[in-house]
Amino acid sequence: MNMLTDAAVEEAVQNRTEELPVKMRGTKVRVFYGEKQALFDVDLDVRQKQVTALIGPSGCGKSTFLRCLNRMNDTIDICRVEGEIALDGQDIYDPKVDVVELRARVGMVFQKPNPFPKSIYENIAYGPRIHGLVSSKSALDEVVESSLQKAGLFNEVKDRLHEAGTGLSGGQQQRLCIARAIAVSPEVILMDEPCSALDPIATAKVEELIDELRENYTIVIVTHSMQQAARVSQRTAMFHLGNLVEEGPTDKMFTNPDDKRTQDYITGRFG
Ligand SMILES: Nc1ncnc2c1ncn2[C@@H]1O[C@H](COP(=O)(O)OP(=O)(O)OP(=O)(O)O)[C@@H](O)[C@H]1O
Repeated sequence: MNMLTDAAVEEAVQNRTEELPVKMRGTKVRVFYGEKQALFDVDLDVRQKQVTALIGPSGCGKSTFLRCLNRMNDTIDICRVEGEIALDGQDIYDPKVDVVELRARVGMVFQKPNPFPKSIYENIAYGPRIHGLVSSKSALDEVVESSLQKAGLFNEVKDRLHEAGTGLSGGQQQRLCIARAIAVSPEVILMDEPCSALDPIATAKVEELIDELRENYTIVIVTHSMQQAARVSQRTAMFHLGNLVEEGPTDKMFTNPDDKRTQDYITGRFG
């Protein structure tokens, strides 16, 4: 694995002069739902502190691959995952891995905002509390505030932290869910069509937020919107019928892809 010092990573993030190190690596990933195979030998690297977009027509396996990255597929009884997925070089499917801890390191934001039916404060405080990340009420208050700040939501909710999270607008709820993921200090954030339930203004805010978050987090996003992939990602991976068609810098994927299926998909010929 390509190891760089923090300073070198910082420089590469700023200048994009060299390839960033690999944060997660999928090797020959195969996924089955019962008898049906949904992914075929997918090899895909996710680079540190970049946004990787997963695109492709409906049913091609984008969400399935995303869910492999924090073992969310474990929650689906009939689902079986083969191959290897590594986080910082460590196999996350190793039986010794604590899945709860893994999902704190690799957080997830879903298509439909899903705040807990509790206060805004409690939505954020829950994770740090169960993971034992804070030792006092004041430390917890700080985590809640800084997570909401990082999610660009603090100013909008600071006077009603003890009101229900479900009372917020859809876009605010989605930023609350992002704040909830951030609160446990993840390294990677997975987003499964995070804007599909949002209006254009709320979508723009979440996209802006994703762009800011990539300074500190590695992000993988599934999206049906080509415009969104082009706006927020630095790398794009194209899936088709359970196969990874190609992967590369987003600029290249959208202007000069190697594979005709990518060209056809991004120009709206299928999907
Ligand atoms: N829980 C499940 N049980 C059975 N089959 C499933 C399940 N989830 C997904 N599949 C199947 O796996 C394949 C890939 O689905 P997946 O949801 O990963 O695709 P996708 O590219 O994310 O699609 P979409 O863009 O429509 O969300 C599809 O054929 C789908 O029907």
